Amino acid sequence: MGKVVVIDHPLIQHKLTYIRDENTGSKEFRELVEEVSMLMAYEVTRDFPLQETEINTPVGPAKTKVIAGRKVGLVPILRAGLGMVNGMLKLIPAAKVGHVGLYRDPETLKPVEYYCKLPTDLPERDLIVIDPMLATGGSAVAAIGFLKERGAKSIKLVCLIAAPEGISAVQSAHPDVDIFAGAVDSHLNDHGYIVPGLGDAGDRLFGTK
Ligand SMILES: O=P(O)(O)OC[C@H]1O[C@H](OP(=O)(O)OP(=O)(O)O)[C@H](O)[C@@H]1O
Ligand SMILES: O=c1cc[nH]c(=O)[nH]1
Ligand SMILES: [Mg+2]
Repeated sequence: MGKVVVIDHPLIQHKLTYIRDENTGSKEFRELVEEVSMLMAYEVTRDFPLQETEINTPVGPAKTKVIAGRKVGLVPILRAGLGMVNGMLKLIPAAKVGHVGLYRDPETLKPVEYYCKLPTDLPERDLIVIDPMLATGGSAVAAIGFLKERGAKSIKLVCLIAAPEGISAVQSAHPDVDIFAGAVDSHLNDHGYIVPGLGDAGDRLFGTK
């Protein structure tokens, strides 16, 4: 079973408060999502292996370490996942970015696919699927399924806020996938929104309704 890591760093918890606040407008919301995503990238990459290297500092030779040739792919689930891309790229600038377009049908709550463009060397990459919200889990389960159909072998899922229902859905469909979240909230309401959550992440990022 994949692990669930709640990243409870004070900076993330502090910023999540303002992300959740209904009085936070789109500009500040976008900035905060980017900042939290950057902080989450730090934790998500914690298991990247290092290799020794030798360089010269101005004082003399030094045996030191670099990340061992990892190829990373970020895969935002459109639209809301786009809000997390730049923050993650700040810490993992060489990552390639694939896009999976999904929206959740408001009646059935099932994900509907409308776009998919992924790096061709998917099987060689450590993939990080990003989406601020893990609600029923339908979108994440489908996006991870697309990646696996195309040969992906190493996948992590990163979200700002997860519901217990979404975590269970991902764990049962994709037990090899670790989930990183800033918070795990109480439950879903009758419309499939996370309670207390933050509302509709895509609408808040892009100022739509
Ligand atoms: O876990 P689920 O129940 O599938 O819900 C989560 C999905 O819902 C939201 O996207 P939405 O459908 O609102 O599309 P958007 O990003 O274009 O707003 C969110 O960004 C996730 O992708
Ligand atoms: O709470 C939720 C659930 C799904 N999608 C969102 O943007 N927010
Ligand atoms: Mg939305």
